[in-house]
Amino acid sequence: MSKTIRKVGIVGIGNVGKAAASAIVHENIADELYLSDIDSERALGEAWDFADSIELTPSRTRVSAVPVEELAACDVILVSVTERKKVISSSRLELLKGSAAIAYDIVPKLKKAGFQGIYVIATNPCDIITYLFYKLSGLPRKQVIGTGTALDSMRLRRQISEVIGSIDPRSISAYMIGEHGDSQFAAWSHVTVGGKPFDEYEAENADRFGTIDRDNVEEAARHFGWEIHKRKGNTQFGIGNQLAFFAKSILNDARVITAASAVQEGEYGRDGLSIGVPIVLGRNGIEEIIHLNLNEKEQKSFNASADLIKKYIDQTLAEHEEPAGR
Ligand SMILES: NC(=O)C1=CN([C@@H]2O[C@H](COP(=O)(O)OP(=O)(O)OC[C@H]3O[C@@H](n4cnc5c(N)ncnc54)[C@H](O)[C@@H]3O)[C@@H](O)[C@H]2O)C=CC1
Ligand SMILES: CC(=O)C(=O)O
Repeated sequence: MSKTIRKVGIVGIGNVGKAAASAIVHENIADELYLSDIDSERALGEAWDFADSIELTPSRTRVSAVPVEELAACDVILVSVTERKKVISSSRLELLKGSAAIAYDIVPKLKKAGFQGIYVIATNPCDIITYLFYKLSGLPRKQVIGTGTALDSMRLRRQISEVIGSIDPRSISAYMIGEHGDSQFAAWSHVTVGGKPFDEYEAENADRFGTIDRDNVEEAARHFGWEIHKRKGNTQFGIGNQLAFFAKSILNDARVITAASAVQEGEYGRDGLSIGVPIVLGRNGIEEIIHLNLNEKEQKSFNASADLIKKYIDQTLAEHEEPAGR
């Protein structure tokens, strides 16, 4: 009986890469898991440490450490690289120069090695780096996906769940849209609880929780990463599990709807950038971009967020252009 071997690679085996690897092994998402890091000894140590744990997991995942070019045989590559020892103080954009330099290093190597699978990118600033991977890889846009506002949307659903009380976040549909950064915003016009529009749900339950301070809820979701960061110096388990979820959804052709950073070709009136919007995620990567009919205020926020991402993309592409005459 022949069986398709599910191959997942992770490049960047730091806090996030390790959390993603752990989720993949414990959820039996891949048959073969390849770890790659510029610190190859560290990647090998991590692979051996995972090998020690396999007997106690529900999987028989073979974990090995490889040079980045060898990830080309994978179905999915999860990207969690970042400039070594870089500490950020107030914005993910502080990582742009270092992350862009890494993209310009590893993507051409993987292209040359023939990678034809799907990239899922967590590296910050996520939307800009996702677009660079798209440009440098030459892959169709559906095969280059940023985690974008997926984690922020989970944070938003949890915040809503906490203020309305007693409803599981999984029964709430709500998205953070735009940049995985300070300009993201909640698409309140499309929040539903058990299928009921949020305005209606709130009005019917006013005796229980009054009127919700939406700005407060939204800001708490937008800022939650920093609250973790200032206490432990990084965030890893939310995004590590998110990366594993993306890999699982692709390999299982789940066609699940999630927020993600997707390259736009006219959707939401934009192109030449990647930005957080709801997508259908399946075997081919981005199967569909869901177009939310945003209200006027939300569309304004979307445009501002898109303008900011585009400014940094154009700046980064210009900086890496070959000087004229060479
Ligand atoms: N999108 C999201 O929601 C989130 C994104 N992140 C981002 O994920 C990235 C990783 O974060 P951490 O794991 O905490 O960082 P880390 O510093 O712990 O790990 C980064 C790893 O990348 C490796 N690396 C550096 N250059 C490389 C290269 N050229 N080739 C291969 N490996 C290379 C380093 O050796 C290191 O092991 C950061 O950009 C971070 O901001 C983190 C949390 C949430
Ligand atoms: C670090 C980061 O991007 C986050 O936790 O949202």
